Amino acid sequence: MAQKEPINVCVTGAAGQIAYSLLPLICRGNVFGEDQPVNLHLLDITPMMGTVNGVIMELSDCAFELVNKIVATDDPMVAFKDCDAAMLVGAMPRREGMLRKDLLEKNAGIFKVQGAALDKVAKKTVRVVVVGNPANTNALVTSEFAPSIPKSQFTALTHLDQSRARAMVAERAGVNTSQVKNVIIWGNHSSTQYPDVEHAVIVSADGARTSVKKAVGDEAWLHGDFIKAVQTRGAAVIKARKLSSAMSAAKAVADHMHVWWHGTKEGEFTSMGVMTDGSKYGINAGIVFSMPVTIKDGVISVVEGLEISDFSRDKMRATEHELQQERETALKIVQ
Ligand SMILES: NC(=O)c1ccc[n+]([C@@H]2O[C@H](COP(=O)([O-])OP(=O)(O)OC[C@H]3O[C@@H](n4cnc5c(N)ncnc54)[C@H](O)[C@@H]3O)[C@@H](O)[C@H]2O)c1
Repeated sequence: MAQKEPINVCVTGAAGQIAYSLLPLICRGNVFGEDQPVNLHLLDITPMMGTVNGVIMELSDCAFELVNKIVATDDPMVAFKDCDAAMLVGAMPRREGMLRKDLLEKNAGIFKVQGAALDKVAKKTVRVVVVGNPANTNALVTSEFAPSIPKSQFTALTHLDQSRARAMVAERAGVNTSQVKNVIIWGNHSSTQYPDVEHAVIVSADGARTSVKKAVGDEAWLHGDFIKAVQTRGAAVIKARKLSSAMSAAKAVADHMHVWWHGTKEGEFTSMGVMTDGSKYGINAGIVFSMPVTIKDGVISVVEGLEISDFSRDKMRATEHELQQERETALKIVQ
């Protein structure tokens, strides 16, 4: 029997498809550790509570050892009560013909309410990852309405983009995905994101490191089709599956929170959307921009001093520009 005190973990959008793949990872110990019991707080909207109850029936039937208690609710004030970790997956989905601006409009209101609830009832140390799209700007709105919680506690998911980029590089170089390290996702979780392999390496079994540039040996591909393929991978999955990425998104959320909980390995970094302060890589303050980070004892630090080529600089500017526009639109909506 596990010995540690349970932690409170909130998953929003609990009736949705990402949550369906994410909850077993949490309950098996793949996120917070195999000796860490959890109290699950499951939030969804009122019409979905029947489905949430079905999910709870299945969780119960899984007989997970680490699950101490499950709370199902449609009230963010209940869901975020004393939370140690919050995975904000639930959002209004993008429907056909909907512009990104319309999506922003629908979701800014949701994340305003959730930010205010986190502010009132969550632990001040709560670690928040926003998954629901547009994830970066939703994270910004959430933190704006939770002023008593440090900005460093709010992140946006770009780990899925990072995993996609690593997998594509691995396939091209003929190695296992796990050997590809230090791929960076800069900027927005959108088609302007910049997957950057200029600092990425392939690590062989004996620890030798080869730059991805050298291992792949095709700069035209790395600067062209590769970037495009990562940027549009979500759409490609929808086309093939007739549903958006869920298993891979859930795995990425789990990995994002796992690395936040347990730290990055020596010599490695990971990417996540973090609040900018204007002092890193010339990116303006006040947006949630994906950056390379290291993590120790739960503290996220942006990797500093990486050389940025002119090619990279241009790509970073484009995604920064989009995030600044999203910020303006979202903050106007919620004022
Ligand atoms: N950042 C990323 O890498 C990434 C990757 C994949 C998907 N996503 C996004 O994640 C989100 C969830 O995807 P999904 O496939 O699970 O969608 P889904 O439609 O299957 O589930 C979403 C759930 O959220 C719920 N919801 C809506 N409004 C809510 C609110 N105010 N509070 C609580 N719950 C609410 C819905 O009722 C639904 O059960 C979408 O916005 C999707 O675009 C992000």
